[in-house]
Amino acid sequence: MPAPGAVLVLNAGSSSIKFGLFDISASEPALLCKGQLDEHEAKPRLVVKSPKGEDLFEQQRTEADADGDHLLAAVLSFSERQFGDHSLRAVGHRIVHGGPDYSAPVELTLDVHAKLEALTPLAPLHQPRCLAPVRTIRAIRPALIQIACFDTAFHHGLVPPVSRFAIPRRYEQSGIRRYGFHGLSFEYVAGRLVQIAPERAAKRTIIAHLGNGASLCALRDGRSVDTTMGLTPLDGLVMGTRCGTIDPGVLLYLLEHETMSAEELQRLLYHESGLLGVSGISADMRTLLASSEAAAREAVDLFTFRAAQAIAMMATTLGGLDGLVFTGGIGEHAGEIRSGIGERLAWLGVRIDAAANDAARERINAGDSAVDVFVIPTNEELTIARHCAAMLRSARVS
Ligand SMILES: Nc1ncnc2c1ncn2[C@@H]1O[C@H](COP(=O)(O)OP(=O)(O)O)[C@@H](O)[C@H]1O
Ligand SMILES: CC(=O)OP(=O)(O)O
Ligand SMILES: [Mg+2]
Repeated sequence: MPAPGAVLVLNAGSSSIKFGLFDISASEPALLCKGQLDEHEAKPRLVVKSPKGEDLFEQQRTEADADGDHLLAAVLSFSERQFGDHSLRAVGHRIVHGGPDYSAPVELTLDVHAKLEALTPLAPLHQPRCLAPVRTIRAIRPALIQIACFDTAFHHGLVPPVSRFAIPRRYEQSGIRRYGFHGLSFEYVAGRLVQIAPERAAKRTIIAHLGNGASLCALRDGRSVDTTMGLTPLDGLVMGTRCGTIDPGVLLYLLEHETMSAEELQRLLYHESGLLGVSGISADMRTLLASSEAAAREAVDLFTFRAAQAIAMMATTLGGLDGLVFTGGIGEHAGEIRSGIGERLAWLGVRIDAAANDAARERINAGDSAVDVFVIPTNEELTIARHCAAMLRSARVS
């Protein structure tokens, strides 16, 4: 039975909070409006748009609203005012870390909330940003059901050796293992790939989610068998402000010889490294691609090199490569990055068609490519809406 009404979806990423309001009365959720709470602009503001991108509503954050709570309340009351005939059934949240316990969406009870809060050290950049709106909404709409959908859940089936670190085994028993992230994006893209190229569904595919955070997922039979992020969303590729894979000896050196505190080191690795740290100019790929500075070119080159290197590593897990998919802000929009990665993977048989790539078509491989290459815009919000609708339908909520 379809569940009538709507769900509000909040997607708190490292550089923005995106949201979407979905009508869930049909079997596939339909977007009613979407928007962004932009905190990194000089004047933080809330922008709400129609599914076609027309402006519906805008509100600046005031001085008094340091934590953005009023903007969140404004999203709720706008949703209720504008779409009052779709009663709000639940709020679905992207929660970055689900730890070892959560392999599927779960209702955000106080007990679950406390368990997720305890995972903050494993995703210090994200977990507090994901959980803050849960608390705010509980305070202003205590009866509203809230549901957590996890970035880690799609990778829950990872097994050794992929999930294992080469440290003494007792640490693995206490949960120190590779989890992987961006799972809601990978789940959406894997689903789209089945629709676009059903013959590809069972093949060896790598999805490159290249956004402000970036990671790869190796897919076999539509399931994650490897990914570049680990215990935390710090591992793997070069990111906007995160370093990705690094010799752990560097960290020991900084702690001991530069007498850095753990807190300073965390700041360095999460906020001051990656594209920003290497370029000294910006964490934003658009700015770097437009810059003529040598340091900007070098940061872009490191990003491309490391992405290609990691794709080859994922291909080893898969025992070859049949499909490569680009998604995320950079993967969807930066043709220069896609072609740069493709050139470095020519030895694997990757050939990208320049015209298709410039136009960001759905399929961008050349006719003689041994690997099918796709650009598939991600939709984490829709994945969350689907999970919420399924939970409400099956009455897996109180
Ligand atoms: N047209 C574009 N060309 C190049 N890079 C782009 C373009 N549009 C967005 N990006 C880049 O995408 C990144 C943000 O990705 P996104 O997936 O939106 O981030 P988040 O991880 O916050 O969800 C930024 O580095 C931004 O510069
Ligand atoms: C997990 C992660 O890195 O997320 P984002 O890309 O939103 O920063
Ligand atoms: Mg993101």
